[in-house]
Amino acid sequence: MQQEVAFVTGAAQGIGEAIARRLAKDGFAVAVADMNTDKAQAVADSINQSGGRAMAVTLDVTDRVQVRSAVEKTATKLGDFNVIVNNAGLGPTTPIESITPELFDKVYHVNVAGTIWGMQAAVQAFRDRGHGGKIINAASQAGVVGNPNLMLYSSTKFAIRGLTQVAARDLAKEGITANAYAPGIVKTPMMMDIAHQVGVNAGKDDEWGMSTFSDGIALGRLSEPEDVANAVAFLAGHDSDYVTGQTLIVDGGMQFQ
Ligand SMILES: NC(=O)C1=CN([C@@H]2O[C@H](COP(=O)(O)OP(=O)(O)OC[C@H]3O[C@@H](n4cnc5c(N)ncnc54)[C@H](O)[C@@H]3O)[C@@H](O)[C@H]2O)C=CC1
Ligand SMILES: CC(=O)C(C)=O
Repeated sequence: MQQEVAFVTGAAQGIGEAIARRLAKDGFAVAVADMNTDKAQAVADSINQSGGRAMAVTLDVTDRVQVRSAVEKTATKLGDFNVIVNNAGLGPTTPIESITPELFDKVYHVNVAGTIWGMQAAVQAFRDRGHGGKIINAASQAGVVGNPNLMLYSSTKFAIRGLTQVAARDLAKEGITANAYAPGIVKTPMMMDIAHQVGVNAGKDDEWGMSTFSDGIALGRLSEPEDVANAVAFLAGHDSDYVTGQTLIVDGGMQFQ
């Protein structure tokens, strides 16, 4: 059987890295796509050394042409194109008074436009190869309930859930599913930055900042990136073939809808 190919953006660290490693373990050939070339290469090398099959691809997800060419390069080198995980995202704290047109453009370009360019390139790659595929987008628990201090970020993640639902309806007839995952509070560089900012704003330290997020977690612990990767593995695999338009919330029980 032909090996399936998964393309993961923001895969040089954090949640994306865990997803790339997990999908490689599950048998996918994986493109580790990120703007940080050195770190992406290190992740791809490490997957290859552990017996998986991976390549690093440099891209800025805000650049539609670069995204398209990264997807094509992946399909050519790895032999097919079956799954895209639009994981790259930015999460700056944005109290309302701090929002400028420049910051708005920056966050919306990465989180929303970057996801749309990824979906667009993937759909073209699926069509060119005459088969369906899976689109998986990074939402957040902050895209289910508005999070304090994260006005720009939270609103982009609400948008991700919306555009995932539209894609699911528009593309179903072509055998393409579209789902999202909504992590809670995950120990990654992004979350450490947010905790640091919250700590600084309150005149406290990073650990205090992080502790403000952990109170409402029913399972009583912060998330590891691998907790999220486990859920994405389900969405990428064939056990989820009849699932589309959904947001899988992986937050340890922070909120129940
Ligand atoms: N860490 C958390 O607690 C949560 C994270 N998420 C979402 O999960 C996703 C991954 O988050 P983390 O791993 O925490 O982030 P992170 O900041 O640790 O890693 C993000 C990766 O994306 C890459 N990246 C950023 N902008 C890019 C661009 N324009 N083009 C290409 N690559 C780019 C970075 O180089 C980095 O390797 C994001 O979409 C985030 O919003 C959602 C909920 C919670
Ligand atoms: C980073 C994030 O998604 C939070 C704090 O909900």
